[in-house]
Order: sequence, then C-alpha cells, then structure tokens
Amino acid sequence: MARREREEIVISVRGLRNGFGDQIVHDGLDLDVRRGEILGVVGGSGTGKSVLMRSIVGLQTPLAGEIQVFGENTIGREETEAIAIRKRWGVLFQGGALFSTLTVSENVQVPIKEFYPRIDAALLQEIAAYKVVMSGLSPDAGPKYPAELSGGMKKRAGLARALALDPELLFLDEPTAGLDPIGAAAFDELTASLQKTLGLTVFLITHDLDTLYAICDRVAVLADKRVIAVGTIDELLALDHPWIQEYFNGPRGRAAVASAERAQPRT
Ligand SMILES: Nc1ncnc2c1ncn2[C@@H]1O[C@H](COP(=O)(O)OP(=O)(O)OP(=O)(O)O)[C@@H](O)[C@H]1O
Repeated sequence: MARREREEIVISVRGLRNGFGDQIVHDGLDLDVRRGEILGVVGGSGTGKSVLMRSIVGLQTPLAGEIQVFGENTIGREETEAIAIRKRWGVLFQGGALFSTLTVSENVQVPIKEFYPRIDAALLQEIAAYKVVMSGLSPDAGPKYPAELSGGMKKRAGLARALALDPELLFLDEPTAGLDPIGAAAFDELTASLQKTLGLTVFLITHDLDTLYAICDRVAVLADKRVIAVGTIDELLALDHPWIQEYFNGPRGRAAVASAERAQPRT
C-alpha cells in the first residue's frame, strides 16, 4: 500500500477473530476507517458491533487478527506505548457510562487527570468547563450529578468526557439510542459540526437510520461474523444482500430517506 494511502487510513482491522467460550463473534473481519470520515457501523443485534469497538480501543483482546490505529499496532503493546495511542481517541460508551458519584465536570476531568496527573487544578476546571459547553450543555450542567440529568444531557456529558483530551478519533456507541427524534437530530447535528470543526474521524455504531442518512459518509455492515459490505448508502443499496435490502429499503429505511430528502433535497 502506498504511504499516502496508509496515512489516510486511521483504523485498519485485518482478520479479526473474537469469541467467548464456544461462541465466535467475529471471524476474518476486515475494516478500514478513513481519516476525516464519519463511518456508521450497523448490523443486527448481537452481530458484534460493540465487541468490534472494544477490540479497537483495547478493552477486548482478540483471539486473532491485527488492528492498527494511526498506523500503530494496538494489540499487545507495552503500557506506555498503548497510552500514547489511547490519548489520541475519545470514546462515548452506550448510555454515556458516567461515574454516578462524580459531577459532570469531574467526569470530564477523569481522563485529563489520568493522562496528565500534575495538571494545575484551575486549568483542569477551565478545560472541563470548555468541553461541557462545546458538547452543547449549559455551563450550569458542570456541577450537576448524572442522576440530575436527562438522557440527552447524559449523552452530551459523555461526549464532553470523550472530547476531554482533544481527540483526533471519536468512537460513539449508539449515541442517539433512547433519545426522542428531536433530541436525536440535535445530537447528530452536534456530531457533524464537531467532526467538521475539529477535523475528527468518527466511528459511530448506530441502529438509527436517520443518523446514517443525515451524517454518515460511509456505512459498514456487520453480518455473518464479519463486515460484509462498506460504502455509501447508495453503494450498499446497489448490493443484492437480503439484510441490507430489508434494512435500508424496509418501511423505516424509506421513511428515513424521505426525512433526509426533506431536510436536504437531492439535486
Ligand atoms: N464480555 C462478554 N462475555 C460474553 N459474551 C459477550 C461479552 N461481550 C459480548 N458478548 C457477546 O458477543 C455478542 C456480540 O455482542 P455486542 O454487544 O458486540 O453486539 P452488538 O452488535 O453491539 O449488539 P446490540 O446492537 O444489541 O448492542 C453477543 O452475543 C454478546 O452476548
């Protein structure tokens, strides 16, 4: 592969195999994520979308395969090397995964303190306050505890924490699940605007067809223990695969197209 092409690939997964006991979740899974794209990852429930994300961020050790992020192998690295790579990404887990005993501001401070333990307390507060506002929360949300937040606010707080270290790469696991359609659309807009402003690469697991149509550059489809297809929605629709056809051409898929076209008519 040419050097330039390699630099444009932020995540490269080859021959990934994951399993739990007798259950094989991934077998021979390959995927490339390009710099600056929002890649949607879809697939039926239990096809291993979260396990894939956890493998890439080092929370799940695969049985076999290779994963490179920013051109560096991530499996089996020394802790210091792993930390240097980990600093460059942020993760929003399903449901926000906030620490319930910490305020929003303290949650955002966790990764900063982890990587920069000697940071000045005033600077830490200032960075956290900035990330809270950047994620679309009011500054008053900083001193609140997760239990005092709505579902949408929790997601934004989780996003603020994911953005704490100015990542180049953002992982979002079902960010709009559980949000009402208006809240979900607002979160999509926020993701797209942050991607553009900060030049992020985004790996986005979702079941939300509106999200796929509204903000994803390409979509990867997980089925049969691997990525069976990756491309724009139009490219996927041209494939004759029953799950893809049912997913995008079913009643919900057609409704999402209509809504996307109302928002942004095709020329
Ligand atoms: N820690 C674990 N121990 C045992 N099995 C696991 C573990 N984590 C995931 N699995 C199994 O791996 C499979 C894939 O799980 P995963 O959470 O990645 O699915 P998913 O595609 O993200 O599903 P959903 O869309 O429902 O969130 C499931 O069958 C799940 O039960």
